[in-house]
Amino acid sequence: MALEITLFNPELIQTGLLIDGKWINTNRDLFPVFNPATNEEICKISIATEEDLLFAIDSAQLAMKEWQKYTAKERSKIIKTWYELIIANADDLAKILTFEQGKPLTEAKGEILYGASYFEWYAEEAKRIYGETIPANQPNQKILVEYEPVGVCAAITPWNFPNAMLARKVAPAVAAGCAMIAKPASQTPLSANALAYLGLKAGIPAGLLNVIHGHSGQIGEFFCSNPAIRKLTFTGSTEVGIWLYQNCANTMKKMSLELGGNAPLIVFEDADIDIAVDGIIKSKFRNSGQTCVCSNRIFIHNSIRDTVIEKLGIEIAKLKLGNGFDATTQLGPLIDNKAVIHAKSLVEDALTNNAQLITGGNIDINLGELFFQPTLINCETTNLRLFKEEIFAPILAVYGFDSDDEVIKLANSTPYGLASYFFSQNIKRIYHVAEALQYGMIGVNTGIISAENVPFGGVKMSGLGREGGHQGIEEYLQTKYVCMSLV
Ligand SMILES: NC(=O)C1=CN([C@@H]2O[C@H](COP(=O)(O)OP(=O)(O)OC[C@H]3O[C@@H](n4cnc5c(N)ncnc54)[C@H](OP(=O)(O)O)[C@@H]3O)[C@@H](O)[C@H]2O)C=CC1
Ligand SMILES: O=C(O)[C@H](O)CS(=O)(=O)O
Repeated sequence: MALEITLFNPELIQTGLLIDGKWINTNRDLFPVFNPATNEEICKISIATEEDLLFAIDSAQLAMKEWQKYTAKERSKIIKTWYELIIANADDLAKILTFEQGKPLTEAKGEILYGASYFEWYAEEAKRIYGETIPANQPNQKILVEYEPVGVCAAITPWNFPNAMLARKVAPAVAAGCAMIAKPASQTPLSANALAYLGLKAGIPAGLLNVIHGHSGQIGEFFCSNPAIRKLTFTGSTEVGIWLYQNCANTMKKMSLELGGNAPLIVFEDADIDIAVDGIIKSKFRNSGQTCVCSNRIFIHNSIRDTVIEKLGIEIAKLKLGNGFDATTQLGPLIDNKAVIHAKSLVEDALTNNAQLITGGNIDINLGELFFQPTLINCETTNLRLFKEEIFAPILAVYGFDSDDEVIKLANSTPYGLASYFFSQNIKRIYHVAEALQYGMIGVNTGIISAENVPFGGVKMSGLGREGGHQGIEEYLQTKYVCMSLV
């Protein structure tokens, strides 16, 4: 199928594997990539064999040795050039992203700039991997502590942010001195290939970043079992994250796991209601609700519940569902039919448990089979799949509460611990609630908390490790202590 988008730089579209700095277009075992807005096939992508994977490992190991010959400042300059190339190609990268993932072009552009910010941030962090000296207990001894690259890393990334989630792994990895083999989601391989293409143009050594595609189970087993891979970083479902965690134990890999979320969002009676409504809309409907930090469970104090629901209904009615390439679109399609079936089943379960459907609740068939309407549901019980499961759809579920203790208990009552949000103007309450919520990230009076300079990540079943900030580079380093006796 011919690609329907026109790019300033058509070379950004790569449909092969990237191994050892070369694009490998196989003519075997190709898998199709679809445009979720039209369900039309965009192109076919090459699938890696075991030999390709072994070649990628060898290339990554050689590239790491080459990368070690660069000074931190030289590595920093190349990473900064990569950032500049992403910015220069941002419009093309956004078109590719919308084409394969479906999000509105403005959101796709925002993701590209967000992804680029990790290269900008880690270009600087690359020069600040400081060690330390420790006063020795014995005479004539010097104690050094150094931080060295952990080794060849494997990255597995999801379809919901196909550029930013890879950028958030590659940038700290190469800044730390590591090589990486990345496997992007099968639904969105083109964004990963385009990002890697620009890395080569920036001057990274061949093999420092390899991008492979193929059968995720087989690739997962290869990554987990190969001892040459010293670190695995994954963003995706908790279910797959657990499998990877279990299967990396035998080769004792360093792990980063950014998994599922089920974010609570609490509106206390003293909140600024307009700020809260704005925060709810922004945290719920970004990427059509397909983010791991979307607010899933909206708790509104019963004294203001009707007022907030009325305002939410007005704002939701303004949201335009449509093709991501339409400049007026604010919500794109879901990623695939499996996601639509999941969303419909959550709504049906809620309605059979006395929930009130205020708006939406189904697909807009005039637009296409994957266009799920922005939905508002008022729930009378928390014994719902909508409460217990990650929604990953534009469904806004509202619950009432009366006391702080009650709502904090409800907010903490799922196995997840990624993002959480609450709205209050009372500083004593803000301190107390922020302390009581069991989450890796908390937004207070805001629904948008992700940035390159902060430690993004969760607790409990939402994963391990952090991405972004100075913490993010530590995931790609290992500690070495040297005891020197100057005898
Ligand atoms: N925390 C987050 O940011 C995300 C959370 N999710 C959650 O996951 C749910 C399912 O979404 P989905 O895309 O299926 O997420 P998955 O976790 O299934 O997929 C995420 C990535 O993992 C790969 N993968 C899947 N199984 C394996 C395996 N056994 N070994 C190695 N890699 C594997 C996928 O490859 P392939 O595409 O080839 O299957 C993809 O690259 C969503 O509904 C949402 O709840 C999803 C995306 C992001
Ligand atoms: O995986 C996700 O959903 C992203 O981490 C969300 S964000 O970083 O773009 O907020």
